[in-house]
Amino acid sequence: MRNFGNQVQFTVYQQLEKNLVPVSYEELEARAKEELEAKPFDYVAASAGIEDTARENNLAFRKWKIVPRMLRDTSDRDIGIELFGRKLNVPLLLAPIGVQSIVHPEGEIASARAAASMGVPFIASTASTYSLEKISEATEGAEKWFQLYWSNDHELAASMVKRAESAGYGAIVITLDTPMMGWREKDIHHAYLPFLEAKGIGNYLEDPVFRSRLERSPEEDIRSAIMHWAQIFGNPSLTWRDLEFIRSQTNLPILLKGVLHPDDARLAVESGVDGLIVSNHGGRQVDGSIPAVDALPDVVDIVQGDIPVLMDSGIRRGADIVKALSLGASAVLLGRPYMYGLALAGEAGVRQVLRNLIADFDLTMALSGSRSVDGLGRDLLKKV
Ligand SMILES: Cc1cc2nc3c(=O)[nH]c(=O)nc-3n(C[C@H](O)[C@H](O)[C@H](O)COP(=O)(O)O)c2cc1C
Ligand SMILES: O=C(O)C(=O)c1ccccc1
Repeated sequence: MRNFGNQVQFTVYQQLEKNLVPVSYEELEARAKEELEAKPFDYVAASAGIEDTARENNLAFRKWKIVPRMLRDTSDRDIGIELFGRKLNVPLLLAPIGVQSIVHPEGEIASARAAASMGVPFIASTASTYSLEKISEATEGAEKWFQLYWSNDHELAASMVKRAESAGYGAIVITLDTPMMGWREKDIHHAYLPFLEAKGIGNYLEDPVFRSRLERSPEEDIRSAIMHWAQIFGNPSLTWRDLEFIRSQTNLPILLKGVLHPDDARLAVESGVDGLIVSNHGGRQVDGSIPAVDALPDVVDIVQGDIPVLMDSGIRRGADIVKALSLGASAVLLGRPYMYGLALAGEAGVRQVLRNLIADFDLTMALSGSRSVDGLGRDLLKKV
């Protein structure tokens, strides 16, 4: 897209008058903390254990330094990419985040609409408060992917994938790092789990297989439905061999999210999946695990371009995207920042977060001497 950034930057300055959400990530988080009740805020903001990995995710980005190039004519830029045969305006997607109605009543509908309006694919979570069909209807024609939490009820997992395929989702993201919730001290302290409320499991409640397992419908007996959900949510017994089952259910591209170890990256390629997402779930699972951006280069080296490698966990500013792409990521996923935009101003808030980030990315890329994402490589970085 020609001069996308200049246009975006211009609009950003216009938007500032409205000042819907703070520009800086730190202020965005602080404002969300003021607006939200402690329990939902902590659910979003907090991570596992002493939150070392969450902190390191951000610090690790700062250890990689950009060494900008000069005199390279960056007047005419293109920040678009191609992924699975489709063009994206920006190398950016919205990360799958469950239970979004805990921060805003319009939840995933608002986020997905904001993403669609910016040409950014939305990744709907299995644990969405709105059903995947409702999210799809609200954003007809827009590119979106579905993230699968692979239940220990295989028929339910298959049903989710089939529903996603018929509702027009373009890829399946299987999240591997959360067969159980990590040790999240703030949630335990508050005794708060958002999916112990009806809205928390909205997407499950509309699934025919899920419903067929219940003695009484959720409308009659929501507590039993939630109890059932708690029994079927995760599946820690899965192994690499089980992937064949999902492969047999769909022709959509399949990506694995939560891969950090290079040996797992090799297994993933051998298993025939179509893409990887290097992620530590924003530090919410294994506290002490490697920052995602530090795991990225080794995974990229093992994969050797056979399949695209995406990443998330710690993307806050344009420079983070420049660094991730320079290290070989094809695209990145945005997580918490858009949840804070949603909390503060719904759809318009998410849009402004996106617009700011995209403008920042475009400018940083250009000022580093690159006209397109193809121009970003490891030669642009130095680790200190
Ligand atoms: C509140 C919250 C809920 C999440 N829910 C899901 C989910 O349902 N499925 C999933 O694959 N990842 C989920 N994630 C992880 C994100 O997809 C992503 O990996 C993470 O937010 C990246 O870290 P960052 O937001 O700190 O950049 C969730 C993250 C947060 C903060
Ligand atoms: O909180 C999370 O990180 C997450 O992945 C999740 C899992 C199940 C339901 C809602 C969110």
